Amino acid sequence: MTARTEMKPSRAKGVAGSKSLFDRQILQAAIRGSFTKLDPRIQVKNPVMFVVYLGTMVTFVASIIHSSLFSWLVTVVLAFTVLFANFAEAMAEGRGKAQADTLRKTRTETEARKLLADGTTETRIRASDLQTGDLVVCEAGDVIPSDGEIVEGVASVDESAITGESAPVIREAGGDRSSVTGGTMVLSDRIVVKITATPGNSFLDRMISLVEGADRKKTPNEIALSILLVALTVIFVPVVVSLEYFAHFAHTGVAIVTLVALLVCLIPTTIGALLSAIGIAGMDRMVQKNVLAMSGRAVEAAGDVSTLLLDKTGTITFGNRMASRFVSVGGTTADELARAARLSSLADETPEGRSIVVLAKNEYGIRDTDSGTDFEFVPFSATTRMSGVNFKGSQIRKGAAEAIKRWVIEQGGDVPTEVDEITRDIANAGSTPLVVAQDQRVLGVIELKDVVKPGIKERFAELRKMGIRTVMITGDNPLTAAAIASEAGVDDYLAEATPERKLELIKEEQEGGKLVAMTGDGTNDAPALAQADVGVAMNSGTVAAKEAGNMVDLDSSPTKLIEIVEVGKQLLITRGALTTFSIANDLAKYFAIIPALFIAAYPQLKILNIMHLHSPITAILSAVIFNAIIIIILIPLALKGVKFRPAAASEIIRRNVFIYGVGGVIIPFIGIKIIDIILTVTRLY
Ligand SMILES: Nc1ncnc2c1ncn2[C@@H]1O[C@H](COP(=O)(O)OP(=O)(O)OP(=O)(O)O)[C@@H](O)[C@H]1O
Ligand SMILES: [K+]
Ligand SMILES: [Mg+2]
Repeated sequence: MTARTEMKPSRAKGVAGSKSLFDRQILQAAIRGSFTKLDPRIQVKNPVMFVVYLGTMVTFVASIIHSSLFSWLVTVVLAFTVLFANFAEAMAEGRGKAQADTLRKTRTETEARKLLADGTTETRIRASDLQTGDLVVCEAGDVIPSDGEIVEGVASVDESAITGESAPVIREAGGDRSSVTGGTMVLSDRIVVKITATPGNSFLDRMISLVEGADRKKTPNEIALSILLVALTVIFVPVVVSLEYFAHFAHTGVAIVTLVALLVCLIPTTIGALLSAIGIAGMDRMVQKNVLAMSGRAVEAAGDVSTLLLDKTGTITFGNRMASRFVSVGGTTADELARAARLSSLADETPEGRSIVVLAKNEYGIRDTDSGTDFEFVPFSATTRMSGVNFKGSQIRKGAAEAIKRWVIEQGGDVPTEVDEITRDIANAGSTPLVVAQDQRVLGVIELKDVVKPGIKERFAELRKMGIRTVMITGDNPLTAAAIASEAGVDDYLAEATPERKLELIKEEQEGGKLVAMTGDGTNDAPALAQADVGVAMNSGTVAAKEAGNMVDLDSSPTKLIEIVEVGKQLLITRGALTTFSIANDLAKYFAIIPALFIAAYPQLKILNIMHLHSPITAILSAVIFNAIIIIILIPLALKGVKFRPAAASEIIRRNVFIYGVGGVIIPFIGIKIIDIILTVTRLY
């Protein structure tokens, strides 16, 4: 069994299947949502639209007092403006809500086979009664009752309930693929899982509230933009009120309805109506890529990252480093080396450790159980870079060459020069050398083979085009690192990185406000994942890694970060484009309304009436109608995002400011004119 099943092409399909953007059920729910969102407690959260909301009430009251077709029409159009904004947000939320419903069905009540303290007796309890630290047994056909870490065994697991992907994945104790998710199903073998989730707070629970947008908060960028929009709104209120005075001087008596219409046209309603939909849709596009972003802030940061850090083993390479060869040194025989390597790996649950036991058995037929009570195993740690066993007064260690050499010298031994040659040759080939020593003596070297994932070089080239630097970080030696780095085509690499060093590197890269993204799967990646602005943990990784990051990639694909960056950039570009459009757009409405208001008093203003609108009344009506309709027209763009292709950010911004800025000025002129013609030919006015 290999881990290679986990490398799959990215799909458009998302969590628990996907629905089209304009699914009928979603549409119906969104229409309902447009009305339920009329609750003032919801409206007040969007200041720009709240002004329209209050404006509608004012014109409504005005229409009752001085009823006219004009005032009623304005009231209706303004009401629709508010409803359209609600509809945009409800549409954006729709797909997530539908997905949450599907996931809820997955969270059926399952039974857990809990292991009692003696370690062998099982009792059946409800999955919802499981506590953190409980041990449960799962065999072929069992649904894993809650999230946890495998402490014993290896199994193939069907994660389709969560990832929507039917190919089984391998989960095993010890390595960086040890975590399992509640709701997924064991297909073969038997594992013992230590529960890590507290009741009601499992991955599935969190995933449901996430796709549903239950606790969506405004991101810092969104807040900043909202403040700008509020400022633009606040500026126009006194402008419009002071017009009343001008109007008195001019003896035209501008009706309150007209003033409200003018205000609504001048404030940035287009972006005000679409802003939250754009943010929700960005999160949703992540989900469609099978990425769960824990915050909108992380999605935005992804659009701005300048450096991408990837760990080597499991991310750039397949990660199931397998012992492929024993090379003995000095007077040691190959058999002796294999025996010692095996002994030191008997309790080593990492993929490396297990593969050593397998190689010793397959190549040297060593299978006797050297069991005894005086075995003391030393587990692998990323800091010591070695593992081993103490028994019968003797010590065996295996690990990174530098670490073992230092250890042998500390024991008072010395290192034969051929060790350096052998490790260098292995490392230059991109494999990892593990040196084996017993007390003062180096016995030999184990070659661990690992393969660079195909297609990775091309993806890194794409990232470079977007101006993003890729850096590989690894605990491995510099030679292996260099060999893999050049094969994978990263821009830079850091070898012999301890967890502390990884963390430092991120902090260095972040200096000067640069944003750093990082993917990782191991417990030793956790501190770095937490420090990174975008920390993507692989779903296959350890629980610690998943808790530390702010995104989880359900596909555990190392190149997913490229798509994450694209979604982030698309979010920022879409928001920027529609903001530009919205503000440019208001300019045109200004030209439609101002001349209309004062033309009676100041006929000279006729020159401003460049649109040649039929009458002041049709001018104002056309402007408010356009103002409402443009929201509906832009909803698909807000939800799908502006088209994006890899290019430098500055180029993209220049192009979009041009398109949406110029478009934002021209389109309303045309739109308002057309509506004016329609109002005129239908003889409404
Ligand atoms: N089970 C093990 N026993 C002894 N030494 C090991 C074992 N696994 C790995 N090593 C050694 O320790 C080094 C550091 O391992 P670590 O997991 O920190 O990084 P890595 O897996 O090489 O790289 P990455 O950070 O990309 O995952 C390895 O390069 C290897 O030399
Ligand atoms: K407006
Ligand atoms: Mg590792």
